[in-house]
Amino acid sequence: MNRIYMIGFMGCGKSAVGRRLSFLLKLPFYDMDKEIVRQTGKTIPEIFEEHGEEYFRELETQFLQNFKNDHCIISTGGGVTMRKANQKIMRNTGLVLFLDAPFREIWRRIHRDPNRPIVRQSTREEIEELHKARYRDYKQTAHITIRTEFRTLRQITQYASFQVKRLKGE
Ligand SMILES: Nc1ncnc2c1ncn2[C@@H]1O[C@H](COP(=O)(O)OP(=O)(O)OP(=O)(O)O)[C@@H](O)[C@H]1O
Ligand SMILES: O=C(O)C1=C[C@@H](O)[C@@H](O)[C@H](O)C1
Ligand SMILES: [Mg+2]
Repeated sequence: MNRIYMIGFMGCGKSAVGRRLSFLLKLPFYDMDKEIVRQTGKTIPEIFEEHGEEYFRELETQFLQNFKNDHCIISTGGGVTMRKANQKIMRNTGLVLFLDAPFREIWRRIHRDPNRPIVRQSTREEIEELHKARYRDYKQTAHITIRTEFRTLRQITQYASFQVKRLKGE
């Protein structure tokens, strides 16, 4: 399959860049978190509170296994690479693009957001540890890594488009 997956930590720019890339490449855009909210009829904090994180992780895997659309851009949840099975599905069904943003910038963007159960329950130090712990999985899963520091959304999108076309041999 021919998808483009945007991966990376919360707030790294997956949705913002994914949306712009979808205009540029004329591909439909999907947000995994939003699809899960739509399918379950519950918000992400509700899913975490009522069923726990492991259940949410299972929903993510099910989404990746069952989603039928090809030729599209999918912005994933920040924890999607925690499962090896998810890493494998993404690499086997498309190009994986990691947006590597510095932690202080990520923290600035996410720390006040009430819709992020993991952030709500943790200190800055704990979230920084989580960012560190996940970093290797993002890098290993990605076909393309883009460092976002000092780059505008427009520059990141242009660079992403260039790399996608190069890897597809276009
Ligand atoms: N390179 C950038 N320059 C300036 N603003 C940016 C950049 N990347 C992202 N942003 C802004 O940071 C915020 C978070 O970005 P976005 O929502 O795209 O992240 P995300 O990875 O989709 O996060 P999540 O899915 O965890 O909510 C948005 O307001 C976005 O416009
Ligand atoms: O980083 C994470 O573990 C998460 C990121 C969000 O996109 C959501 O998928 C959820 O809040 C969990
Ligand atoms: Mg997003």
